[in-house]
Amino acid sequence: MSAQTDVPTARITAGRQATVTVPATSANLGPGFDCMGLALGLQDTLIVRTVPGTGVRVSVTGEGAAVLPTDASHLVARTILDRWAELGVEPAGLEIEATNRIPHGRGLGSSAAAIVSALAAADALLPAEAAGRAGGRDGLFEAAALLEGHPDNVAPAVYGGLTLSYETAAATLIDAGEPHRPSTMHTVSLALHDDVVPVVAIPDVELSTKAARGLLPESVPHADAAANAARAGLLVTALTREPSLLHIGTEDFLHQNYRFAAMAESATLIRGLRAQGYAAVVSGAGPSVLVLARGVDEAKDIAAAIEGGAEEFGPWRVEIPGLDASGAMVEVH
Ligand SMILES: Nc1ncnc2c1ncn2[C@@H]1O[C@H](COP(=O)(O)OP(=O)(O)OP(=O)(O)O)[C@@H](O)[C@H]1O
Ligand SMILES: N[C@@H](CCO)C(=O)O
Repeated sequence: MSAQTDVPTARITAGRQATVTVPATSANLGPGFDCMGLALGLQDTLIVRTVPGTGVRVSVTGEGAAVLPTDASHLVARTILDRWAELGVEPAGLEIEATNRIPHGRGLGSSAAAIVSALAAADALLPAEAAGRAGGRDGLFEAAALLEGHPDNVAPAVYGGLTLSYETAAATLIDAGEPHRPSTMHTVSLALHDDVVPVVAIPDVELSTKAARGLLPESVPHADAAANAARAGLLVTALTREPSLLHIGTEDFLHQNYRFAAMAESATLIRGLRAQGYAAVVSGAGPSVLVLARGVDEAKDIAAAIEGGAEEFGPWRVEIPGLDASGAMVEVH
């Protein structure tokens, strides 16, 4: 008990384990900058064990194993400890095993997956008396979106499937004398048309989201904003009801052209595929390329066109990863 307030101190119990899987995600989908996202069938797995004391040990297998830290400065460890501190819970020591399949810095939502998996584990390991403070799946989404800075990757990482997210202005409501911060991050799930099949082309080079965002202008011409609004509306129709509109509905006026200077090979591949009638876009902040195929046969044709066009397009790792409909999955032992 705290002597001053008589509020029981909530503590993380040692000897528990959470296993979390979180999917890769492709954000933007062309004109849906910072709002549209799709969960892909490629997942990271995280095992978090609580141990006595306050030490932190991280082991990483797969993507990033050679470069990521193995102490409390690891993004997953930091996020878990910050989450417990924010929720007013005393931490236990941590043993973290990360199995990373999502390539880093390629526009496939690796940082969103790391943040979501960390928060999902942190929330799942809360003691019963503090569990209500986390806000369930929606609380996890909002916390992750605020950490990531934009909601388009974390929404499909949390909820799975196709998502359309938006942010509302922060405001402070006074509710019965208690300051109350209303949610500012929101998302709606959309039913993806069965014929839409994602194809992903992944290059061997990284580009950080921070660097790619640094290439964007402060403002865009009004005509570009208007054109983008029309394409974003078409994109929702194309993805949910009318895949024949995918090519025109994936035209973007807000970010890709500004970023192509930092990803010339992606620009060449996207232009080449679009000229063949395929709905190719920059995946997230790049440099991977996402192509939204109409059916499995077209997806295979696209994969063959990229692999067979190595002389024109350069070498790409091509995947048809399928979709992830579940989002973040957690098991606690
Ligand atoms: N599983 C992970 N564990 C620890 N750190 C990670 C993990 N995944 C990503 N990171 C950190 O995030 C960085 C990549 O994040 P960044 O936002 O630049 O790209 P991305 O998330 O892969 O792409 P995008 O946001 O465009 O989809 C990595 O270089 C690494 O520092
Ligand atoms: N909407 C984000 C996705 C990458 O995190 C961007 O394009 O910068």
